[in-house]
Parts: sequence; C-alpha cells; structure tokens
Amino acid sequence: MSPAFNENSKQKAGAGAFALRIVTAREMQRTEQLAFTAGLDSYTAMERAGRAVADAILARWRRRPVLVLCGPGNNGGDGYIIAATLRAAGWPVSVTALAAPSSTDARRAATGWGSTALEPDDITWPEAGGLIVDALFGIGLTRRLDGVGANLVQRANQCGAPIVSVDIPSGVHADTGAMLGTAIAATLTVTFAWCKPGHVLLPGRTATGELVIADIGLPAAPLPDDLSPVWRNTPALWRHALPVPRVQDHKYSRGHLVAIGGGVMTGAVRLAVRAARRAGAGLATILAPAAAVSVYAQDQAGAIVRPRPETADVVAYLKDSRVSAVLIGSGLESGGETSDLLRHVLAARHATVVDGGGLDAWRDLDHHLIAERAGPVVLTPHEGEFARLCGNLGADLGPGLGKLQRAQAAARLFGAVIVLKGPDTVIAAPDGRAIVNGEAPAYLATAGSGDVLAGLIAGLLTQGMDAFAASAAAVWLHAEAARRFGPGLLAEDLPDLLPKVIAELSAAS
Ligand SMILES: NC(=O)C1=CN([C@@H]2O[C@H](COP(=O)(O)OP(=O)(O)OC[C@H]3O[C@@H](n4cnc5c(N)ncnc54)[C@H](O)[C@@H]3O)[C@@H](O)[C@H]2O)[C@@H](O)CC1
Ligand SMILES: Nc1ncnc2c1ncn2[C@@H]1O[C@H](COP(=O)(O)OP(=O)(O)O)[C@@H](O)[C@H]1O
Ligand SMILES: [K+]
Repeated sequence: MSPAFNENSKQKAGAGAFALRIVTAREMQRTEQLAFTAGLDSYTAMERAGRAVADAILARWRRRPVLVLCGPGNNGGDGYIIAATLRAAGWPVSVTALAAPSSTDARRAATGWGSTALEPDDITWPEAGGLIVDALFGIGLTRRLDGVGANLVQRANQCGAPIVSVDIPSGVHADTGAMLGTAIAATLTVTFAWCKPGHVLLPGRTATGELVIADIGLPAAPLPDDLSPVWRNTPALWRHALPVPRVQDHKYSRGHLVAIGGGVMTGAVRLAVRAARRAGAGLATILAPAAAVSVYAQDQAGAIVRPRPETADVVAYLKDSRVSAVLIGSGLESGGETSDLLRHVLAARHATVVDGGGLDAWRDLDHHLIAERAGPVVLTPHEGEFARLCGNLGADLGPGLGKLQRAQAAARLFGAVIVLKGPDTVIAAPDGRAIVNGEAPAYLATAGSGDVLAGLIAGLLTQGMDAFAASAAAVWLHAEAARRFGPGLLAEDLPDLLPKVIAELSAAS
C-alpha cells in the first residue's frame, strides 16, 4: 500500500499527496465543521478563501473592470471578500447580489464590502477586456438553477469576458460533475483545500477550466464519509508498487498471463497480450480456437499459443500452478461459451481481468460464486457495457448518481475492482476507495485502445501488483503513452510506447 494511501500522514491540506484527494461536499462540510469546533474561526476561513481567489486573479490579469456575481450562501460571502480585496488593489469593481446574504459570515463579508450591490437587471456586463467573478453557488448547490440565477449564468457565459469561479463553477454539482440546468463555463476555478468530484468528472471538468487548490487552514486530512477516500490518479499513489524484475527471476516468476483468445476478433487479445508483455509479464499464453491458432502465432513470436478445442482444455490448463493471471472477454462474443468459460476461469481463482464479451457473461453469474472466489477480479466496462452490466443499479441508488458513485456502488456489489472507462475513467475498489483519472487525451477514442488497457492491467496483475493499484497505474500509463504519441494514434501504437513511460517513472522514484 502506498504511503500516499495513508490517511495519517502529517501533510497540510492543499500540499503533497493530500492535494491528490478528491472530497465530496458532505466530507468538506464535515471537515470544516470539525475545524471550526477545534477553534478555526469560520470568518477567517472565508477571508482566506476570498483572498486566495483574489491572489490568483492578481497573478494572472492586469487591472481591469470586474463584475462579482454573489449568491445568497457562503460562496457569495467569498465573493464580497474578493470584491473588497480587488477594490483595495485599485481595480474598478461592481457587485451584483442574486439575493441577500443568508449566513452570518456572508452578511459580515457583505458589510465589509460596504457598497451597494447592483440589481441583476441593472448590470453592465463587462466586455472581453473585463473579468467576471462567479460567486453564485459553491458546494451548497442542491437544486436546478432557474429564473434569475440561470439567467445570470447564461449572460455571463455569453458576454465574452473570462470568468473566475469560486470553489466550483455555479451550476455544476460538486459530487457528480453534472450540470444542474445550466452552468458557468470558467476560465479559472479556485477551490479550497481539496479538489471535488465535479472538477474532474465530465461535464464539470470542462466547465472548471484551470483549477487552483488553495490552502485555507483546514486540517491535513479530510474526514471521509464512510472511510472510502477518493484520489486523483497520479503516480505518487502507485509508482512504488510497479513491478521490477529481481536478479533471481525467471519468466514464470515474473508472471504468466493466460489470455482466452476468440476465433474471429483476434485483434483484441493480440493487442492485450502485447501490452501485457510490454508491461513486464514474463510469459503470455493465448488459448485459442484451433482455427485461429496460426493468426495468433504469426502475430507475436514470443507469445505461446495453444489450441483449446474444448472448454475442458481451458479448465485443465488453468490448473497449472504457474499461471498467475487470466484475461477473459477481449474479442469474445457474449453468450453461451463465454459464460461457461468465465465460470471456469473464476473457479480457478487466479487474478482475473474481465473485458468485452466477458462483461455480459459476468452479469449472468451467480454473485455467491463470485464472492467465494479467491482471486482479485478487475472489470473494465465502458459506459455502454456498464449500463448492461449493472442493469438497474443506477436506478436503485437514485437518479442523478454520478460516475464516481456508480463505479463505487458496482465495485461494492460485485466485490471486484471496476474500471469505468471514458475521458474521466473511474477506478473503484470493493472497499469503496476510488481514483479518478481526469487527464486522458481524446486520441484514446480509437478502436482497440480498451483492449490494450485490459492487457496492461492484466500484465501488471500477473506480476503480483495489487488489483486496485494495477488498474490505476495501467489507466495512467495508457493515457500518458497516448498523450506522448498525439494525433494519429492507433491502438497498435500503444503497447510499444509503454516501456519508455514506465522507465521514466521508475527512474524518477
Ligand atoms: N465557512 C465555511 O463553511 C466556508 C465556506 N466557503 C464557501 O462556502 C461555500 C458553501 O457555502 P454554502 O453552504 O452556504 O452554499 P452555497 O453558497 O454554495 O449555496 C447555498 C445557498 O444557495 C441556495 N441554493 C442552493 N441551490 C439553489 C438554487 N438552485 N437556486 C437558488 N438558490 C439555491 C441555498 O438555499 C443556500 O442559500 C463553498 O463553496 C465556499 O465557496 C469558504 O468561504 C470557506 C469557508
Ligand atoms: N474522449 C476520450 N478521452 C480520453 N480517453 C478516452 C476517450 N474515449 C475513450 N477513451 C479511452 O479509450 C479506451 C477505449 O476503450 P473501449 O471503449 O473499450 O474501446 P475498444 O473496445 O475499441 O478497445 C478506454 O481506455 C477509454 O477510457
Ligand atoms: K461558484
């Protein structure tokens, strides 16, 4: 387990590994309350928040007309502090209040600003050379924006001036990244202590623009809601656990991956196995239908290819104690044979990655059988596969459930690591921990790149890496390889880009 997964470290909020934490609105509110009870003055926290936003503005823009949009809550309170701070720095500032401040701190901040707030109808909207500060709603937004609030958001987005959002763009749901009706499209967002799910999950991530995390004096570690912390995916979480061959290693001790090959869509397992071998698997065996053996064999001279005329051949092969992980589903049709194979693979109790056609087969399994198996399982659905896999899961847990919460719920339900893929891939562990990968380039949206990812996870698993860490590492390495290649990326390019990315990480640790 990485030291970065350790909640008891003495780091300050906003610094080092804790800057990697993602904290829900409820966790943030609980952490703030605890800090206030322990003696932090809530108005001091608000002043620090407002000053941090003003500092970020002063560091990026020269003096210009600013319009501050203030909401009724503490987000609006921050807005009044920002207005007063920029005015003190000599900037021309005007303020509009959506409604009168409703909290003691926000009222005090409004009194500190001291000047009248314009009615929304009386606003002169700044042009491109001006600036808007969005302090309408923060993590307290619970309902859809409508009426004057929605109108202010739309006018702000249309006026052409850059927008700086306080804490989170108004209209973005802090926990899910969903837009509640409409939302500010910010150039810069300054948030406090920790990043929120809405900053990294789409569409909130796009609305956030540049993200700055400011220290406002909260304690080092947030109070997790249910002991299931969430992180942003960075190598600090898992770099130390990347497998490195030891002097005494041989190919089997480095890890032997068995991949179940299909008869028609052979490309999937070929890509996956190449990625697994590039990630350091000592040996990879493809169990293929007899008619496809030559296709697999000609593709990679270093992979072992064995015919599997019957399911019984797979069962017998998996009994070999030198098998360390299995990949099933890539390039397999969903249905009869795949379901049968999956049952046998899980019964063999190796670490297993289930992708593609295997995911539909997983849905039909008896969950008791899964709970009793010994090996860790990683499921790698994209959103379409997730919807089929989980059926009513989302509905059962209520409408508006975010991608993070859906992945966490599925991981708990299935007792498996879930890699819910996409531009904002979520990796969730059965114990509720989760990691969000917010930095993948869209060049990955190309056929076969998911097969490479499944193989990469399997390649790390086969070398004994923990399933949650292996999945997070694979998602990051996959995205980094794609980022380096850039335009024109094919899935075929990805496996051979991995060694350099891994080598640089290992050298840096
Ligand atoms: N003292 C603290 O707790 C601190 C809070 N801070 C700021 O406070 C914010 C959270 O403050 P609040 O909890 O007051 O919440 P917000 O200011 O985000 O919004 C809550 C207010 O908006 C209203 N509201 C919610 N949804 C609405 C909708 N759709 N239409 C109209 N009104 C709606 C609520 O009734 C409430 O009055 C953070 O995002 C951060 O900016 C910072 O100042 C740091 C310190
Ligand atoms: N717009 C995007 N931005 C970043 N990554 C993406 C995007 N679209 C897809 N990906 C990534 O590309 C891969 C596609 O996997 P998948 O949908 O299974 O495709 P395939 O089945 O063709 O391999 C996943 O790792 C996914 O996270
Ligand atoms: K805001």
